[in-house]
Amino acid sequence: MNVKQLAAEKAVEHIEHGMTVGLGTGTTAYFAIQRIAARVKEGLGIRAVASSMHSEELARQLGIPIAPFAAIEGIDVTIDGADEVDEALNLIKGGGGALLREKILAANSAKFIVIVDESKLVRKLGTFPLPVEVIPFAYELTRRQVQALGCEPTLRTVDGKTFVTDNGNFILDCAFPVIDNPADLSGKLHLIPGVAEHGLFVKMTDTVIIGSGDGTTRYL
Ligand SMILES: O=C[C@H](O)[C@H](O)[C@H](O)COP(=O)(O)O
Repeated sequence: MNVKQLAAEKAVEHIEHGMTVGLGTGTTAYFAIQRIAARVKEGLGIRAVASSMHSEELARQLGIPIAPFAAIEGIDVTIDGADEVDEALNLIKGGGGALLREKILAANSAKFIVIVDESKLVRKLGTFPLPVEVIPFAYELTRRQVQALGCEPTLRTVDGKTFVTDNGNFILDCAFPVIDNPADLSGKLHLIPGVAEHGLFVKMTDTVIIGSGDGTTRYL
């Protein structure tokens, strides 16, 4: 079995009848959504909210009940992937551009489970360029302010066109040498007008489930 699928299916074991479930985004979260759908078909009664239009569409197609956000008071468990996980379980997320909605779900979840393969584990964050979501207005100026924090920000494009998030914003992929203090950088980024959100998830993770090539999973 694919290592991402291994981690995803182990995580779905944490979902119980009656729960409100947050659906992540990305190639690892995809396997979790597939497994949740299979359990729903077997009779598991849950409702879900999604961290991207893509995941919501997938969930609907697979028959997972989607709740409007206005109808929920909180989320019992959210299962999502990550681009990097450090030793303190801080994350870089947003490789797929879904970081803002993902962070809202994570922040409102009683339990936030991160599913990865071994390649995502790092001692310190920063090898993966940090995605920073910025509003399009005057984004060149916002880019300069982000750059002044010590990185090289690149406007994300796909097929030669500027990538636009589900929220209508742009993404700056920010190459930092290494991120020694994620909490400090998180605070500094939040102070820049024009930054909608960034992909550092500091002290938000409850559990990391890692799928390994030998067919086993382990927890951090
Ligand atoms: O915006 C995308 C999300 O943060 C993803 O969860 C993250 O990029 C990991 O994706 P994948 O599981 O495809 O490596």
